[in-house]
Amino acid sequence: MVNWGWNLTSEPCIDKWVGVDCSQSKSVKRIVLNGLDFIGTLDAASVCTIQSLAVLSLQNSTIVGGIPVEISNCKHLTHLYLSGNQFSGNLPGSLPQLSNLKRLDISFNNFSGELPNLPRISGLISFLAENNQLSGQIPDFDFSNFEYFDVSNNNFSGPIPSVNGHFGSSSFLGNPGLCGEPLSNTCPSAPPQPPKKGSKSSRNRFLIYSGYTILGLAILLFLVFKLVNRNKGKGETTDVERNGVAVDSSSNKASGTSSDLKTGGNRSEYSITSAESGMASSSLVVLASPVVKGLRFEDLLRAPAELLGRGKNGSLYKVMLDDGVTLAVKRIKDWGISSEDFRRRMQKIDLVKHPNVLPPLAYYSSKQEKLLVYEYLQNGSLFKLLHETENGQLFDWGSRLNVAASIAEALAFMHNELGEDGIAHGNLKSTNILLKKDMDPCISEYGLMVIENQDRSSIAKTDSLKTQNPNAGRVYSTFKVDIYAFGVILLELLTGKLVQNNGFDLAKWVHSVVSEEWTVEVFDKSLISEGASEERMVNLLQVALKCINPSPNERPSISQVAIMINTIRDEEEGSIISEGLA
Ligand SMILES: Nc1ncnc2c1ncn2[C@@H]1O[C@H](COP(=O)(O)OP(=O)(O)OP(=O)(O)O)[C@@H](O)[C@H]1O
Repeated sequence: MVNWGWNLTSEPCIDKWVGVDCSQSKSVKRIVLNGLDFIGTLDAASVCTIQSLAVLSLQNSTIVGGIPVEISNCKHLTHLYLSGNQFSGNLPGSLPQLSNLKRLDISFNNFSGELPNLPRISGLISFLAENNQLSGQIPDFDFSNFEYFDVSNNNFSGPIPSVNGHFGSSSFLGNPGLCGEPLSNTCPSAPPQPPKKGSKSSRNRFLIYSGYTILGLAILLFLVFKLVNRNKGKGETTDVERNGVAVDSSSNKASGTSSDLKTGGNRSEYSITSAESGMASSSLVVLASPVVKGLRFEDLLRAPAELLGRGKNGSLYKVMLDDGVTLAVKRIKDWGISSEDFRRRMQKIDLVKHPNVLPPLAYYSSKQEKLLVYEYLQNGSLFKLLHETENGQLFDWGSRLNVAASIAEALAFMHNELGEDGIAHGNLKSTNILLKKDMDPCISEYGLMVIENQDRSSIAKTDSLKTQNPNAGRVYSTFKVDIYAFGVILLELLTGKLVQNNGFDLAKWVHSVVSEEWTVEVFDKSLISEGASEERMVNLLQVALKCINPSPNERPSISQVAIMINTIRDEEEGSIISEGLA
């Protein structure tokens, strides 16, 4: 008889429990127990006390019951394989909280009910759910991200979300209520629904319209109040104006904590100069976005604002709107770009969408200043994750590699789409990599930097001298500046060290250590103790060194960088799977 070793008085890694794989630091990485005729239920509450678990594979047994909600405690899970059992019931609503999940296989079970919001897991590349009794509509997956997708032989109904040729009909067959591409039956067009008299929805609509009317009246009153105040107060200084002047960034003197700088009582600093024209409300261009539908300049002026930072590029405010939406508003003063060029630039950027790039929601331009409105992302930045929280310790190698790959891909997409227009990011750094709800990285402030700082512009100038067309030269260089900056982010991920002086200090230090052949000394200690693959860390370091080549022309394109990083990531995944299944 096999001795499983699964004895609660022993240590799974030290005492080598069967089916358990551990990292060098003796934390459990994989549990693989396939085809073992287990009978019983999945006790996720216990299993997921293992915080480091990346792979859980329990295929082809007789496990019954549901997937418990506690599965979301397995925060580092990348692979969940449960096919060929007798699982039943709904998938837990907590499943999408597994933000690191890449592969989910629940095929050949008896799961029923609707799918939870799985598209929220942005890194999911394989979803196999064939041969269950799942029902409802298929959520709006981005199929371009998927390697495998199969929901055949279930009870799904309604239109299939746009597949764009990524999967054929075999992934969807056997669901009698499904319609549309890639199946051959077209979806019937829905007849318009007449509004029901006295129904809940018309009551709601009434409330919404009354809300709008009250809001409209409030704005009108506010404007009248402003006009009256302006006329009355010529030659007089109001409290708000005094506050504004006191922290006016043109003096560049104000500094301190964000709460020190809360401005004008409930009003924001930028309102002081931005409201200089009575045309203000018509100058705010709101781009198509459900987040700030109908946003008005007045809304921004009225809302409480908190200064988050004052970078070389301008100031950033957190602005809380009445309806609970929180925005990040970047105020750039004296940007040497005409309003027309700025508008054109913003429109071009607005046309290019990538899930890992934060789109501008609205913008405003006057001669003296430009405002850019973004969604406020609560989870902070890559900088904070790496350097300002305890989480830097928990930010494991797999997650860092994913962040690197996602940013490289997003940047490659933006460079490709905006290459002809010469719009690069221009100010890429870890404070400009924000984390979405699912901790997926998101590049912010794309295209906001036209004038580089001294060090970087010297690179740009050297480059432009080499080409016939100085404009083309400058444009080209800004893209190469992005590559350098991306290389510095890779170094930050690998070393866990702070970046100063635009990364030149970190680059110098890394070069000095590597040239002494002490390469391992370079890496973040938490990566070493986690047992991250030294070979793959060195491979990523080599990509970083290519990116920070002092000669811009020698640096690879970001598409080449993305391919190199994806190869490393594939190797990492391959090793997790093969070690796990060995
Ligand atoms: N949309 C956003 N949501 C949440 N936090 C944000 C957002 N945009 C920026 N931040 C954070 O606010 C802080 C201040 O941002 P700011 O852009 O002023 O800083 P910076 O990136 O260092 O400067 P600059 O971009 O001007 O060089 C940073 O920590 C940044 O990560």
